[in-house]
Amino acid sequence: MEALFERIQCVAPTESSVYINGETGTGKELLANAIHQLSPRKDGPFIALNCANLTDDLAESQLFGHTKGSFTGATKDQPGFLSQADKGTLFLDEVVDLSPRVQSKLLRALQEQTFQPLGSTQSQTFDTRVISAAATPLRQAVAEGQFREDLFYRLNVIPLKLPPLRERHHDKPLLFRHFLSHYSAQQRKPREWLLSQALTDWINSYPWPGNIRELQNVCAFVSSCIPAHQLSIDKTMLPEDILMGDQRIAANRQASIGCRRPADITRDELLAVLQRNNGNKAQTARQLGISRMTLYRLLQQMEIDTEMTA
Ligand SMILES: Nc1ncnc2c1ncn2[C@@H]1O[C@H](COP(=O)(O)OP(=O)(O)OP(=O)(O)O)[C@@H](O)[C@H]1O
Repeated sequence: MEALFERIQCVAPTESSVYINGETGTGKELLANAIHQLSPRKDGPFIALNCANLTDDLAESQLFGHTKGSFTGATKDQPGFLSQADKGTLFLDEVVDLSPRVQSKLLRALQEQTFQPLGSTQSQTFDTRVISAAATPLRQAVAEGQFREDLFYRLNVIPLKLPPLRERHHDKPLLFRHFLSHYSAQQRKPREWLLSQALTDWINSYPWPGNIRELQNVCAFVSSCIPAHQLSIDKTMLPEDILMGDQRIAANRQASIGCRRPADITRDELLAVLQRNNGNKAQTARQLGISRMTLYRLLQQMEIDTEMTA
């Protein structure tokens, strides 16, 4: 992440288009805003438009604006985001979802620095930096025929990649503490917590499919559940659906262990599990995911004296 922060220091002052690729909740909009704040345009507006699930008419109207009477319900002239973000930055989230028709209009607008609002014959100029983003790498969207190649070259001048939270090992505990402290302060609760080892391990190993947004929600939940004077937090305070998901993962892990072939079990492993269970064969077999009969056979083959391991 440090390399990324260094990169945006260099990228921000330029006028180049930036494309941010990252899963949902990784902080694409936050990063786009940071680039805007570090740019000479910082005193201008930062406007975000989510391009997912927009009909063509709505996308065009949002981008380029419309005049009164240009379609049913257009009761007044409405400027589009391209001109509302004049002297500032327009952030187009999920840009790959724009239809070919809207992509071609956007391309023309960016090439000519002018556009016509819906229902108007008058061209408008604009001075807006475009930062766009999506969960798909833009080059891949082009290869799959979903995105125009010429627009790709306009938008992808500086490509940035935001890694998913599960790969940001250093950030996970820091962000957890940051959000916990943030929400606790809001509720006038203590801001420094002792996190149990089980909770810390869970924070580090959970895959965080919703990325930072999910982590933020978990912290909001946990902080709302902690009694005002409690100073330590354990895994049991996590939301129930997450704990149940965790149990499912554990059950799957157990099931996959259950599928192990006895031939994969080494003598050292068997000895370690046996010792951990004080020689208890039923428990050892269960933990190794094999039947008791198989355990007896392995003990015999490996010439292990169970009396010695008890
Ligand atoms: N580094 C960070 N530090 C603190 N908060 C962060 C950080 N990155 C993201 N967030 C927070 O996580 C949430 C999700 O961020 P953001 O909306 O920027 O993600 P996104 O990738 O644009 O999501 P989506 O693709 O779903 O729109 C926001 O509440 C944001 O403030």
